Amino acid sequence: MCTLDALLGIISNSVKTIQAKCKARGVPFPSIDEPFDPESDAIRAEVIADAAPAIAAAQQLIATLDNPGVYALRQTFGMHISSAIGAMLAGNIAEIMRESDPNGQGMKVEDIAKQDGIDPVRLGRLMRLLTNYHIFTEVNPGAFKHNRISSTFDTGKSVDEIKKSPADKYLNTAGPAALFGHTTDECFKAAAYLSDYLTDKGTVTNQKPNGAVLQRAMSTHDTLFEWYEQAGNEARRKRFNVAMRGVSELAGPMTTGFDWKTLSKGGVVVDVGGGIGATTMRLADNHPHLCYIVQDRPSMVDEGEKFWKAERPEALRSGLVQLQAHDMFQVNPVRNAAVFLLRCVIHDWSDHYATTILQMLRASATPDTRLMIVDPLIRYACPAELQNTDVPGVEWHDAPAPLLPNMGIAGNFMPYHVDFHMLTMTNSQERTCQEFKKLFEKGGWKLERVYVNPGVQFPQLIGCPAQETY
Ligand SMILES: C[S@@+](CC[C@H](N)C(=O)[O-])C[C@H]1O[C@@H](n2cnc3c(N)ncnc32)[C@H](O)[C@@H]1O
Repeated sequence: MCTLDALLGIISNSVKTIQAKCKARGVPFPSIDEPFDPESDAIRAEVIADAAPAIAAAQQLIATLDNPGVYALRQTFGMHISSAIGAMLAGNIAEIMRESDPNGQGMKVEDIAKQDGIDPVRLGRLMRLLTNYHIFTEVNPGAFKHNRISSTFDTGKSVDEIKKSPADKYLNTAGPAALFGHTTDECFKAAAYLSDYLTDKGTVTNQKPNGAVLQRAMSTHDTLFEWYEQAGNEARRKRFNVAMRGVSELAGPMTTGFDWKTLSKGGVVVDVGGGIGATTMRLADNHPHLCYIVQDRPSMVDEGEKFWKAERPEALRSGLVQLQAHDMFQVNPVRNAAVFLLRCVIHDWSDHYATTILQMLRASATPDTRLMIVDPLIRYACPAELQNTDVPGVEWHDAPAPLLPNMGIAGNFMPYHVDFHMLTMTNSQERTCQEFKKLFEKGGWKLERVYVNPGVQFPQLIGCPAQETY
């Protein structure tokens, strides 16, 4: 069968399956023309696996049908999308439109501009670019309305509240908008220097956390986390903390995989580099039989206290959750941990530093302590049979031909992008299963198994203390 027919067949089968499931549930598939709301979007989670082949095939169809040079140019123009989104977030456009155009009639750029301070002609150009990528709809010349995708940039806060305290714009919000802000601001600015960095003899083999692309872009010698604490970066630091919550929203929560119920009552879960404790909050809500300690840098503990006092004051008062300042490059003070959890932490550090972190935890582990690393896992883009390992839980499968074996952008796509985030911001990386196995060993742990959970971008890698060190 010719490639075009095969791709068309995959799309057609996927769409038919999705429509049949919607019909059986008596709900329509969510329209892109309406703003996002969790209720109408609920069906998407049920058909996510059916949608993936269609998304992969549609992308491949575009790449196949498009003039190769035009396709390549479209990719290189991607920075204009990022910068337009960054400006749109800085101007609070999503919130202004939700408040001032509640019925989705369309709002003139002049009226939006009165509230956001961006020149209306430039604003119109910015929004028109985005409409071509299905973000906003232009209903009349120069008048725009929200659609499902544009509304995900909305924090849900009032424009007045944001203007009163711009540095707090993202505080106590669900997180995706903060993640988009973080990505299109400091990450985007740093990424512009990647090619200089990779080809500069001075940095070509640099592995230091304060020697990443970010430092070149921002003219600093501080690591990312030190840089966030610099005067003038308060809003970015606060946004980053909420962005990490947004990662959970978009990457999928930790509700499947490792069975937390198997841990004894009162078992201590130490969330190492836990940020404000967004991951712990979900765990504590679902597994109140455990105790939780969220460890991070001292400044983060202060932020965490505000977060918990606003959202779960009782958890702090009752001692269900403690916040603790601790440097993860020192031996961990908790000697009875049931689990040392590191979510999106090890990927912040190149191998030398990541090994030290694991060794410091190993020094405090009991024989029963488990290490849980929750990080993206890189699958090679080649066929599964060339990369499967003996680690239980890691068994890759290939998408049907002619799709890319890993389904490309429709599969577990986040790891490949987050890998570049890490390279740019912290001089580190995402890892393959083989790379993790070696890292566990160097840190004094044995990689026991991996939970790759459907619909969740970041698997859980479980380790036990390596026997020989007792
Ligand atoms: C990418 S964030 C992940 C936060 C959290 N685990 C989550 O998934 O939401 C990495 C965290 O590591 C913390 N961190 C960086 N250096 C640290 C250190 N030396 N000791 C303890 N925490 C550190 C940062 O402050 C930040 O909160």
